[in-house]
Amino acid sequence: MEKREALMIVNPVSGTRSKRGLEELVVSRLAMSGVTVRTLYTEGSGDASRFAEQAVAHDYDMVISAGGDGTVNEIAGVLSHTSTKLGILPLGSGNGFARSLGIPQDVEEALKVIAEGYSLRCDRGVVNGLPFYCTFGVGFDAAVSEKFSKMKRRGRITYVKSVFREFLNYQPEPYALSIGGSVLTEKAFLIAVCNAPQYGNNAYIAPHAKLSDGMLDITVVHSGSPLSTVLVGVDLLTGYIDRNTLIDTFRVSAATITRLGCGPVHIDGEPMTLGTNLEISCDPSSLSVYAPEKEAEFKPIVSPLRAMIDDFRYDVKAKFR
Ligand SMILES: Nc1ncnc2c1ncn2[C@@H]1O[C@H](COP(=O)(O)OP(=O)(O)OP(=O)(O)O)[C@@H](O)[C@H]1O
Repeated sequence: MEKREALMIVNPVSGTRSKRGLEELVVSRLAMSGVTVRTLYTEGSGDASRFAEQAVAHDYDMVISAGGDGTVNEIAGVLSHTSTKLGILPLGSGNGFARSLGIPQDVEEALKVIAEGYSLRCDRGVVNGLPFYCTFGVGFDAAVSEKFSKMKRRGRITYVKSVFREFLNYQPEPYALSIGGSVLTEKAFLIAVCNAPQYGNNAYIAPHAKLSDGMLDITVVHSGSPLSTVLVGVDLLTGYIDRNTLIDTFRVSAATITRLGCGPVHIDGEPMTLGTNLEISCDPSSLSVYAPEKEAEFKPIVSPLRAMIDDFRYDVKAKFR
C-alpha cells in the first residue's frame, strides 16, 4: 500500500453540519488506505492558505479541505502548480466545487473518493491575478455574497434568505464585456464567469461548463422584468438556464469586463472589492484534485432532482450520526 501524508484543514464555522468527531473519523478511515492525517483548524480568513503553504513546504502528498468553497479557494490557490493534491470534504454551505466534481456531500462517501486516489487535473480562472475555481461574478451574485457574509448563520436556508432580500432592492448596472475584439455593452443583472457548472447548492449557472476543458463559460443575465428574472431563477435550478431568452452564454479562454467604477465582486462566493477593469483568463490544468473517476453526465431536471434527493438523504444521515 502506498503511504501518503495529508494535512486536513478544518473551517469550524463553514456550513451548518456538525464537525464533531470529524478528525477521529478521517484519521481512522484514511489510515486503512495508508494515509496519515494531521489536522489544523482555521480561526479566520487567510489561515487556510497559510496552513496549505506549510503543507507544500513540508512535501505533504495532499491537503484535505474540510469546509466550503471559500476554504477550497484559499487552499487550492496555494496547491495549484505544485505536486500536492487537493482532497475535499464538502462541509460548506454551497460546496459548488465539490458538487461539480461529483464528490458526494456525505463525509464518509467523500472520504472514499480520497482513499481511492484517482485525481483530476482541473483548470482555474484568474481575475486581476486572483484565482477562482468555481465561479467569479459581478452584479446580483456579488451583492448576495456580500449580504450572506454578514448573516449570523451559514447554510442553505440562510443563503436563500439572502437571495430574496437582495432581489427586492437590486438595481442592475451597465457593463462592457470584451471577448477577442467583440464588445457587448449591456445593463446586466449579473455576469458569471464559470470554471464549474454551478454556484453550489445545485444552482446551475453554466450547466455545460467543464472543470478540465481549458475554457471558462460566461453567463450574462440581462436586465429584465422581475417576472422574467424570477424565471431565470427557476431555470437555474432545473438546469435549463442556457435556453432562457434573458441569457447570453460564451465559452472563452480570456475576457475583460469593464464597469463604471470599482465595486463588489465575488470569487467562489467570497465577497470583495475589485477595480473598474476585470481581466479574466483561464489557467488550464493547474490543480490536481481527488475526484470520482467516472464523470456523471449532466441532464437537465434529472441531475438537479437526483442531487436534491441525495442532499436530503445525507442531511438526514448527518442529523442521526
Ligand atoms: N474560525 C473562523 N471563524 C470565522 N470565520 C472563519 C473561520 N475560519 C474561516 N473563516 C471564514 O469562513 C468563511 C466561509 O468559509 P467557507 O466558504 O469555507 O464556508 P461557507 O461559506 O459556509 O461555504 P460555501 O463557500 O461552500 O458556501 C470564509 O470567509 C473564511 O475566511
